[in-house]
Amino acid sequence: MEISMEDLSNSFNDDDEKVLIEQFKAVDGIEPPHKKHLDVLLKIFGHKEFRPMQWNIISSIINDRRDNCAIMATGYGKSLCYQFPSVYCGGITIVISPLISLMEDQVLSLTVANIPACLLGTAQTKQKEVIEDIFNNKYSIVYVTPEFCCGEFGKDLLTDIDKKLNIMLVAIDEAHCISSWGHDFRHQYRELSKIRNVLPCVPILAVTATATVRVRDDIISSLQLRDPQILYSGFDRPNLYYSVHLKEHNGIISDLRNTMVRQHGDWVFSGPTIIYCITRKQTENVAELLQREGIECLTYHAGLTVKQRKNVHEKFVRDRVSVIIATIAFGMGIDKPDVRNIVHYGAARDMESYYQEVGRAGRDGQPSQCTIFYSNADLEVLRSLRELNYATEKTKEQKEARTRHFWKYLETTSCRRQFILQHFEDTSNTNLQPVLNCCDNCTKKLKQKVPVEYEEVDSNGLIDLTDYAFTLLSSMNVMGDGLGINTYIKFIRGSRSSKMPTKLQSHPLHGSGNHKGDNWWKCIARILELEAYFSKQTVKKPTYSYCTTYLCEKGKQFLRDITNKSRRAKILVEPPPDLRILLKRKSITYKLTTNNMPYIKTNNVCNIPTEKIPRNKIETDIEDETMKEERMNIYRKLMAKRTKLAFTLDCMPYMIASNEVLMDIATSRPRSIDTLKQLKLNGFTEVKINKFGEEFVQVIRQLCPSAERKSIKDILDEFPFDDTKFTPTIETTYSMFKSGKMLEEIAGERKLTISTVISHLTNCMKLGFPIRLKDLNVSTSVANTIMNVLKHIPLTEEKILSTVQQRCPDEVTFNEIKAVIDYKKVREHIKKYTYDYAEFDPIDEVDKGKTYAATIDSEKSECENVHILQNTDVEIISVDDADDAALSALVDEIETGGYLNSTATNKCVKDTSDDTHQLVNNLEPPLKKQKYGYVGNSCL
Ligand SMILES: Nc1ncnc2c1ncn2[C@@H]1O[C@H](COP(=O)(O)OP(=O)(O)OP(=O)(O)O)[C@@H](O)[C@H]1O
Repeated sequence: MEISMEDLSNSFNDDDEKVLIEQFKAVDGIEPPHKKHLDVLLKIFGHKEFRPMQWNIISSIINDRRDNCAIMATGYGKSLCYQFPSVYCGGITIVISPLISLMEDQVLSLTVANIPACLLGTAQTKQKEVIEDIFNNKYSIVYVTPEFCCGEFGKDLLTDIDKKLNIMLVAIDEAHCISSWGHDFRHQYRELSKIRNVLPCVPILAVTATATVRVRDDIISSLQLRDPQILYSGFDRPNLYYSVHLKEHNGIISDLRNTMVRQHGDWVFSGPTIIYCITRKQTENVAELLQREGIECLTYHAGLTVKQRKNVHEKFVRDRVSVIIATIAFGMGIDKPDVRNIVHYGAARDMESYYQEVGRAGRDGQPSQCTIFYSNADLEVLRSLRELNYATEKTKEQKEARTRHFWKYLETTSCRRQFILQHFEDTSNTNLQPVLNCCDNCTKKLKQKVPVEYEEVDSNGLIDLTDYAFTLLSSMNVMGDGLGINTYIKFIRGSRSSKMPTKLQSHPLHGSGNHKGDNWWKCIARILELEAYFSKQTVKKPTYSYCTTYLCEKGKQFLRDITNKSRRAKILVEPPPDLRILLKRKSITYKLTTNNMPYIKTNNVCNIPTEKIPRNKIETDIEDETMKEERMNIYRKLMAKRTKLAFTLDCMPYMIASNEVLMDIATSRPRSIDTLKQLKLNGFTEVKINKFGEEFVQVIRQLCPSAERKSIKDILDEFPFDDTKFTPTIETTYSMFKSGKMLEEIAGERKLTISTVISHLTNCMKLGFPIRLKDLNVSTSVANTIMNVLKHIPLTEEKILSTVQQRCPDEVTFNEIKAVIDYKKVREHIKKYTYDYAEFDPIDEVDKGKTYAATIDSEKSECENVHILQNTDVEIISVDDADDAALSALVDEIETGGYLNSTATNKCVKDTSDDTHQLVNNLEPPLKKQKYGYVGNSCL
C-alpha cells in the first residue's frame, strides 16, 4: 500500500525543514529527512519531526537496507520506526511482538488512523481471509505472533509474501524476550533466529526498552544481525518522578494517600493508576480497602481467568475504570499512554522489572509519579517467591544479585534517576539537565535549607559499619551456619534465655552488641545480606517454613581481613531510611550556605536548580485560577466526548486523540475544523481531524463564547468570499433597497429584470451587507425545501444549480435556488473563520434592536433573556408555558434564517441532527428530559 505523494503536498513548510536539516547535520552527520518524508510523517502520523534515533533507524532501513538493534526508552516512539518504512516506500512490514493483545491494540490504533494493518496468528479465525487480503495488497503492516512466523506454514507464507509483494522490514518488538539474560525470556522468541534464513535479504529491526549490554549482544547474535546499526536512546524518562517510602504503621490507605489528591473533599488518584502488589492476596486486600473508601478499582492477577483478565485490561485501557490493583501479571500488554501513577505497594523484583513496570507511566510524555512503599518483610516475601522459581543455580544467583541491587535502589539517599541510569550503564546522559521534579531524594535535598547531620555519619553522608559487621558476622562464625538471624542478634545482645547455650553465654562476643537495639541489628543484617556477606535459605517443613543463615565467601574474607589486619576492609554506606531513624541527630553548630551543600558536589543529575523548571509548556503559562479552572473544565468535557466516541467506535480513547491533544484543544480553543488543522497537534492527523475534529470543536463552541464577535461585514472584508466588487450599479441597487423599495420597484425604476436586481443583492450578501433570504424573495418554506435538497449535494458540485432544480418541486424558481445556494456558500465560507454565524442567516446588523419576538425566560433555568429576533408571529413565551407548537414555531424561525441572540451566551442547545429540530434551552437535564425527552448536545 503506497500513500500518494500528491495527497501530501504542502504539509510541511520550508522553514521547518531547514531547521530539521540543520539539526540532523549537527547531530548525526546523516542525510536529513527530505520534505517528502516529513510530509508523510505529518500527514499520516501527525508528527512534525522525527526524533533523532527514529530518523537514524528509518533512514538506514529505507536507504541502506541495514539491520538495526535499537534500545529506546519507553515512550520514545519505537512503533514509528517500523511503521514508517512500508507506509512511505510501499511493500509490507512484518512486526513480531510477544503479546496478541498488544498487537491487536496496535492494529486497531493504525486502523483508526487509516493505516492499513492486520494480525496473523496461529489461533486466528479469519486467517484465510486475512492472507488473501495481504496478497491483494491491502495492508502495509502485518503483525505476526512468534509462533506463527516460525512454524512451517508461517515461514512459507513469509517467503511467498516477500516474493510477490516485497517485505520491506521485519521488526521484532520487545526483543529482550529473546535473551535468557533478560528478565522476560520467552521460549518462542528464541525460535526467531530462523527469520534470517527465511528472509535473508530483508532488513531486521530489533527494538526493546530494556537491555543491558549483555542482553543486547545476545539479541544481535541470536537474530544473526549483520553489521547492525546499534542505537540507544538512553533510559532516562524525565517526566517520571520517583519516590520510595517505608510502609507506615497507620495502614495501607494512609500510605496510599501520599500518592492521591483531594478533590471535592474526597481522596482520589490524579489519573489512571496501577498499584502493583507482590501477591494476589495483597491485591485483593488493597482493592477492598480502596473500594471501602469509595474508589472504584479492579484487581488483576494470575488467579483470574483469561476472560476476566481481558475484561479488566479492556476496562482500564478504555477509561472505564482508572485504578487497577495488580500483580506483575499486569505488564507488557498495557498500551495506555496516560497512566499517571504507578504505585508499588511492596518492592519490585529487580531493577529491570521495575523499569518495565514504571515504563507504563507517562508514555504520553506528561508528568507521572512512580512510588514504592516497602517494608523489610517484602524482602522475605520476594525471596520465598523467587525460590519457587529457581530453574538453575545460575538463575538463582542472578536473581538474588538483582534483588540485592534493587534493594539498594530502595535505600539510596542519592538521586534515584541517576541510580536507574547507572544500572543500565546509561552513559549517554552524564550531562542531564537538572530537573526539579526528579525524585524524592532530590526534592528533600532541595527543601532542606540546612543539612540534617547524624551522629556516626561523616561529612560525605556515609556511616562506617565495619565494627557492627564484624560483630554480627563473627557471631555467625562462632555459632555456625544454619540458625535464624534473630538467634545471632540475641547472642550479641547478650540474651540469657535458656535457649542460649551456657558455653556461648561466656563467649567474649556475647553481649558485645548490647549498646544497640534489635532493630539496629536487623538493619545491619539486612545491609550485609544485600551486600552478599551472608545469605539466607528457606527451610520447608510440612506445616511451616523458616529461614536459616549462612556466611558467604565475601563475609568469610571480610572476617579474615579484619582479623589479620592485613587489609583493613571498611564497610561505608549511606544510611538507609530505617537505619537513619535510629541514628541520633547532631546538634547543628553552624549554617551552611547554598554553595557548600554536600549534595551539589555528589550529584550531577540533580544539581539543584535555582528556579522551577517547567515540566510542560502549560505550566509555564501564568494563568489565574479561574482561567485554569475553565481550561480544566473544557478538558474534562473533551475527555468525556472522547470516551463517548471510543465507546461508539469500540476502540481505546487514546487512539482517537491523546490527552496532550485534548489539553492543547482546551488551551487553543479552535472553533472550526480549519483552525484545528492549523494547530498541527502532535499525532492528531488530518484523517483523525476529519473523523473526530468536528465533535471536539463543537464542545469548544458550546463552552466558549467567542470573545469578540466580529460583524459579518468585517469577516468578509478580511476574508473575501470571492472577487465580487461593489460596483456602481450594485451600489445604486443597494441604496434603493436600503431606502425601503421593493425589488419590483427597483427593477421598474432602473429598467432591469428582477433577476438582475436579485443578482445585485446577492452580490451585496457576498460582500457582507445585511441581506436576508426574504429580501431576495425567497419564502421560509421554499428556503427550507432547497436547504433540504442541498443537504445531499456538495456545494462544490459542478452543475449544482441544475442538479438542485431537478430535485426541487417545479414551482421553485431558478432565482430562488441560486439565492439559497449563494447564501449557503457564504455561510460555509464564514464558518471557516468563525462559528458565531454558522447556523444563521449571515445578516445580523439589520436586526439588532428590532423587536424581540420571543423571550424564553425561565426562573428555573440559568438561561435568561434568550431572544429570538425577526419573527413577529411568536408571542413572548416562558419555558414553562411553552407548548410544542410554540417551540416548533421558534425552531422553524431559527432554521430558516432567524437569528438567535443570547445574553447568557451559549446557554442554548439545539440538536441539529434530530429531524424534529427541537429547541430547548439549558434547563438542567432532568427537567429538560422530563419536558422534552431530550438532551441536546450541540450549541448555537
Ligand atoms: N516523532 C514523534 N514526534 C512526536 N511524538 C511521537 C513521535 N514518535 C512517536 N511519538 C509519540 O510517542 C508516543 C509513544 O510512541 P510509541 O508507542 O511508539 O512508544 P514506544 O517506544 O513503543 O513505547 P513503549 O515502550 O511504551 O511501547 C506515542 O504517543 C507517539 O504518538
